[in-house]
Amino acid sequence: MAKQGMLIVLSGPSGVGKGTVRKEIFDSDDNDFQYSVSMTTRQMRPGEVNGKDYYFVTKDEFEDEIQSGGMLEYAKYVDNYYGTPLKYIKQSLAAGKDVFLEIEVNGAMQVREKMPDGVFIFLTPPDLIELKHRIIGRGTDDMAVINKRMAKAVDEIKMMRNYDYAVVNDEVPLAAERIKAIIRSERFSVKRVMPEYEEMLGDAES
Ligand SMILES: Nc1ncnc2c1ncn2[C@@H]1O[C@H](COP(=O)(O)OP(=O)(O)OP(=O)(O)O)[C@@H](O)[C@H]1O
Ligand SMILES: Nc1nc2c(ncn2[C@@H]2O[C@H](COP(=O)(O)O)[C@@H](O)[C@H]2O)c(=O)[nH]1
Repeated sequence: MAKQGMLIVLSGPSGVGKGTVRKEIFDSDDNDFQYSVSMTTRQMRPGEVNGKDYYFVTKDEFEDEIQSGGMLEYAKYVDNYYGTPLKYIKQSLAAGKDVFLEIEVNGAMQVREKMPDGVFIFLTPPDLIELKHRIIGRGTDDMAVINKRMAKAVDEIKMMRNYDYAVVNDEVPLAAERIKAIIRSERFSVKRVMPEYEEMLGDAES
């Protein structure tokens, strides 16, 4: 039977650079993660591709998925639903593939409840002023949406303590390297490579 894959969850406030850093990681020659494409009810932005950036669905379609148990997690974020389809995650992990999720904090905490063996990484901006510059600079949201996203960011940053790791996104290549180093180290941790040792050590301590 294939060894179960590892789940990596990257979250952090909107505009911090999760997508940019994730692309930097996925563009690496040695990348072998599977990206979990989320489902959302928000409008598609210019340049986005259905099935690659998101599965863009209606509110009714999203609510049907929730009802039928098809979501690993979901959250309402600034007037829209966002969520992680469960089937792809289950299939990939069962096939021994490592899966990468890029989601907001409420969803990440739902995943943590259901899959505590995952690796939970919080990406943080150098400061809130820089965060606002990044959201404005991206040019995808009007000022009302930007203000709603910034208002959420303060509470989201307070959630950092509930993650296994916090990484500052000051420069994209540096942030990507830090995350890759965390994942390398987690991949070869005793608890993943020799789970029976972990149990023995646990017994010895108690
Ligand atoms: N380290 C960085 N320095 C300067 N600009 C950055 C950095 N990282 C990302 N950016 C820029 O910040 C903007 C937001 O980045 P990105 O869309 O990747 O954020 P995000 O966290 O994925 O946002 P969302 O959660 O809303 O999807 C983009 O214009 C991106 O080019
Ligand atoms: N809980 C979830 N959050 C998600 C998911 N996919 C994306 N997101 C997060 O939503 C906000 C807004 O995204 P945007 O594309 O409209 O800028 C951002 O923090 C994303 O990371 C998901 O499946 N579940």
